[in-house]
Amino acid sequence: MSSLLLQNLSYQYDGQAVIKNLDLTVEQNEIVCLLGASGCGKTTTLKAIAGLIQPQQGKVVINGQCMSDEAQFVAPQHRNIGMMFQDYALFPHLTVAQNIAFGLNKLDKSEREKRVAEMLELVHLNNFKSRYPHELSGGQQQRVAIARALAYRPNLLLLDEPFSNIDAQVRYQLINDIRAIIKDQQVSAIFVSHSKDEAFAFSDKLAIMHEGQIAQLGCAKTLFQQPKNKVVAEFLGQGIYLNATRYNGAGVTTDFGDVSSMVPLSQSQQEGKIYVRPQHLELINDPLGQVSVEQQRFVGTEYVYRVRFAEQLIEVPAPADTIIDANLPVSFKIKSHAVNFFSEQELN
Ligand SMILES: Nc1ncnc2c1ncn2[C@@H]1O[C@H](COP(=O)(O)OP(=O)(O)OP(=O)(O)O)[C@@H](O)[C@H]1O
Repeated sequence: MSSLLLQNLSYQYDGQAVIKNLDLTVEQNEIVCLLGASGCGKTTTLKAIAGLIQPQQGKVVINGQCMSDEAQFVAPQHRNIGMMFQDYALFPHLTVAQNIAFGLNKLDKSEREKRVAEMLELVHLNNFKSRYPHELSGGQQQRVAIARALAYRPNLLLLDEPFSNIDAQVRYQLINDIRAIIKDQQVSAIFVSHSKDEAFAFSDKLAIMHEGQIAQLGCAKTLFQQPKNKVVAEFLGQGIYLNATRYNGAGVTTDFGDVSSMVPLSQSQQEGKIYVRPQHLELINDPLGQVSVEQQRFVGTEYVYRVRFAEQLIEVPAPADTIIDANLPVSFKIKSHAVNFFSEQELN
């Protein structure tokens, strides 16, 4: 049984479609990140799961139990969901221990105290249990928020941009810690983020969202190596499109030579374009080259060249000992990699 199933979900604000026939499955104990550009519908999807809004169409099923469809709607407080938001929403007048105990009023006193002690232990805040939120750092407040969200053993945890208020220096340590806490508690989680780096570090799978739909769900490596469409490929990072003809299942011919692919090409059309990322390009001096250097900068360990080819701009790294004359034409050498090959139809 999956932990969460969203089926054909649609939601409109004042007649404006924001979620459009969205499907998503989250398996047990999985952390999935909803990742996408601002306004693509991530928070609205989270609200539909939580029951804070009622979708006009489709189904929300949590742990096999239907929470919302045409016939029924289970109120948020009866969905057994833990939530954590970017401002943590801690109660300022309650201590750390009281904040964690807040959702445990169904337990008797001794059980409640036992669970609070377990959670304090889990988030390493035993020595802070009598402090108030304003006496804690951002990271400590976040640990309280996660402890409170997990204390009543939710079926599902929803996290909306939980790391956006945390200093960059400690962010990745916290991401690691919170991930370990969630894994320890064996709870499934959906996490909303703008940041690819955060998503890679925190989640098991990424759901790339675009215009109210899931463009692709998968682990980071699969999305990079086999993006289903140009939206996913481009969202994951800059690249350049080059004309290509496939020569068999495993490679393409381009104006810059043949490229063998480390994964089977995703579709069977003969002609198309490949999307090549900077790290798979090498710049070489070539008097007949069609690539021009627009800018060159040294960034400490390497150079970065801003180059133009066929009206497309891309920044290509090159080792510090590279000797490229920025006034002369250059060409690309394409390294063997997992080639993203798209037919013309897919690109239009
Ligand atoms: N209460 C509302 N009333 C009307 N429109 C809304 C409301 N809330 C959100 N929207 C619109 O719905 C769309 C999706 O919003 P949503 O907050 O889900 O996006 P998001 O992907 O979470 O964006 P961000 O990354 O910027 O937080 C946006 O165009 C937004 O302007």
